[in-house]
Amino acid sequence: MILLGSTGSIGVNTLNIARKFNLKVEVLVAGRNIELLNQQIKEFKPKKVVIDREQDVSLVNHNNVSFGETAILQAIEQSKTSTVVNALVGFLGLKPTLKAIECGKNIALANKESLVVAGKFIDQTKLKPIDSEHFGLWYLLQNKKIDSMLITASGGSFRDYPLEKLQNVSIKEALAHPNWSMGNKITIDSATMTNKMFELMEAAWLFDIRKLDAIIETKSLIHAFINFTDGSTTAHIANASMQLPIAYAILGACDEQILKPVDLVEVANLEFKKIETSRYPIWEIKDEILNNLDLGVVLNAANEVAVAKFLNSEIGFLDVSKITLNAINKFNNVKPTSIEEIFEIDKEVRNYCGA
Ligand SMILES: NC(=O)C1=CN([C@@H]2O[C@H](COP(=O)(O)OP(=O)(O)OC[C@H]3O[C@@H](n4cnc5c(N)ncnc54)[C@H](OP(=O)(O)O)[C@@H]3O)[C@@H](O)[C@H]2O)C=CC1
Ligand SMILES: CC(=O)[C@@H](O)[C@H](O)COP(=O)(O)O
Ligand SMILES: [Mn+2]
Repeated sequence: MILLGSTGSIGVNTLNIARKFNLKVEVLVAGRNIELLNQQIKEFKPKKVVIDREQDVSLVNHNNVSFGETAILQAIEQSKTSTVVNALVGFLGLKPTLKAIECGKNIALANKESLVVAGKFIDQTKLKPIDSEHFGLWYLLQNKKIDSMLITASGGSFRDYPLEKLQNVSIKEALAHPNWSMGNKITIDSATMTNKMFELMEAAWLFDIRKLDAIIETKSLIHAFINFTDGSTTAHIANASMQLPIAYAILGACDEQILKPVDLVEVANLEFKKIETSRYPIWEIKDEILNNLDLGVVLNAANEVAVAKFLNSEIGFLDVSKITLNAINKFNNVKPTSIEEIFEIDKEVRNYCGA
């Protein structure tokens, strides 16, 4: 496989699956965590390595190292391997997804931003999502008439925090997710509920359905529900680990045990809550977004700028949602008709948001 984002949370979990199933790793792509990358090179012996910055090349223990976005695209083009795992974070992941499609590769897609911003230009024929909720929905699909789909949210770092203190929370507090160990950007997206908005859009593209919603399930043990027209509901239950979705996205099917099953007696009880706009202002635009998926590129660009500013101590936590809502308000007429326009709109929104 080609693994993009090997040093991140999904990347490391992907290598755990590669180790367990003896899968070949031909290319490793990472950013700036060269220490971890060198450990991965030692164990998985890739033929090629790509990193973010030229200045780090000499620190990498490999004789075939290149750097930068173009090198990532070249590595995909030149490799004979048929599977690309895209675990890059943010808009940066879009071009590699498009390149992998162009090259006819199978794509295990963790980079949900690719679908959020450009779902209508992405050929899904060879694409499998790596996202716990969408894996859950896929797992539950049966030959029965579906009424609606429901995914769960943990509620993020501030689920139980006093509302009046939200503006002054620290970065450290915002990065303390209650249930999942993930990269910084998605952890903030989870705290603002933007991650769930992304996931509704992701589900809309993947399953071609608009009757979609999300609720909070505080333990992240149930990931998805399907409501059937006959009035029955099925739920996907699994412990909170990305290894199961990753294994299925890469292997297609899997009968070996990947996770310990959930012990319901030990769990004892589950708690469900509504997603309130007072705590998660972004939820005000849920219907607008689901009725107009073209807004994904706006939502994503504004959110990436805002999250970066928050993580750089330039703005407060509540300002993240304010910036994204303001951008949606300003750019609510976008109608991209080509992938090139996606890149143009992304740039324009970033400028507007003060990137
Ligand atoms: N973590 C999770 O459980 C889940 C994640 N996702 C999605 O998966 C994607 C990855 O998330 P996650 O693993 O948490 O993110 P992380 O931040 O943990 O990892 C991101 C990876 O991308 C690499 N990277 C960043 N910038 C560059 C660059 N310019 N060039 C090359 N590599 C780069 C990082 O390298 P380095 O660290 O070396 O700088 C790292 O390997 C996101 O789209 C997220 O929304 C979806 C569902 C669950
Ligand atoms: C593990 C995974 O799939 C994440 O996308 C997760 O859903 C994030 O947690 P939240 O439910 O808090 O957004
Ligand atoms: Mn998810």
